[in-house]
Amino acid sequence: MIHARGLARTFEGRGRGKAKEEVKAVAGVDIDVAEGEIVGFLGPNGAGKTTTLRMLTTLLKPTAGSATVAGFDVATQSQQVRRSIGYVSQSGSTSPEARAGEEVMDHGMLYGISQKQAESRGRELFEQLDLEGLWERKPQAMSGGQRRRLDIAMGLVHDPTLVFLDEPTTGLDPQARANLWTHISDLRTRRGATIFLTTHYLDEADALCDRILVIDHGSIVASDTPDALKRQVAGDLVSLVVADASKAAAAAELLGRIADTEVEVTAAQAGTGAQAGAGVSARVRGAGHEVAGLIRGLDAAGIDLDSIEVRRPTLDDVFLDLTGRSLREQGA
Ligand SMILES: Nc1ncnc2c1ncn2[C@@H]1O[C@H](COP(=O)(O)OP(=O)(O)OP(=O)(O)O)[C@@H](O)[C@H]1O
Repeated sequence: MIHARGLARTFEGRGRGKAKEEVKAVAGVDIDVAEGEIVGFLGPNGAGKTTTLRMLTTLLKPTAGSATVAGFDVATQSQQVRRSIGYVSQSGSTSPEARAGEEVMDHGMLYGISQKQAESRGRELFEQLDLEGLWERKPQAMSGGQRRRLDIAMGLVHDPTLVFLDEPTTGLDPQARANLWTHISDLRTRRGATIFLTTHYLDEADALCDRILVIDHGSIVASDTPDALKRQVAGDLVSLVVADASKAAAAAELLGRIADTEVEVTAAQAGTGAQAGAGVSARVRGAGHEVAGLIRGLDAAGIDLDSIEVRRPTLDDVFLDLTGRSLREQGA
């Protein structure tokens, strides 16, 4: 459905004269998305996600490379590409004054479908997206979640086989997000749609996507299923809280024997007793097998624990590994 080769976009810098350095927003990416896939596109702020999306949806011309989308060339067949895709931008495209149903119909007619078709498709989408009863409502009188679903109805009214969603659930509360996830995966199950979405939420990518592409500094640094990406991270995180901080070094030594990464000791975690505790953590492959022996060793050495936690790698760990940045740290 999407095939990009060496797709690149350079912008002129904003400085003057020699200071006008070029910004390589997208540095030549290869992307392949198969029919019926839900693919998540992740990356830190400024990594090149929106620029890539805009090139694939023909809103921006590539400076190098090529891409076909739904079988059409983005550079020479932009009209055909546009007719084949749905694009739901970050900001949404509804005008606050118009009535929801009219907006959706207008949008469909803009794409060349008849008024009758637009109305029946629109009403069908309202039903599927839980917007029943809101046909006459103005978007300004809708909740954030309803407005976002209206954006999606607009993006789908002409029955595209490929849908691009730019941060579909940003700003929604957890319940509205989970609800929208159901609708997005329904698009695939019910309509066989292919979905390419950007997101800042790793739980969203995890829950929704068959595959995740990670972009950093304009280049794709990973492309795999969420589970395979998590398996690449070196082991489960084992975190101990040692009751007596003076025994942290001894605990670190014991943990170090089974660890696959450096052991980190964090000072002054509040202990439960009179003494201040200390955090001791490291990644351990197959921690499930290893921790029993570790606990016995700690016990034999007279090291009391306030707690022990074993956590499987999350996509946030993957992201940190790949980009050196945590998506959560960016306040997204
Ligand atoms: N019109 C432009 N002129 C100059 N530089 C630009 C322009 N558009 C984007 N850039 C730069 O290109 C880089 C990639 O931007 P892009 O918007 O694609 O990132 P992003 O991954 O979508 O970021 P975010 O997560 O913040 O939306 C950034 O360094 C950005 O400043």
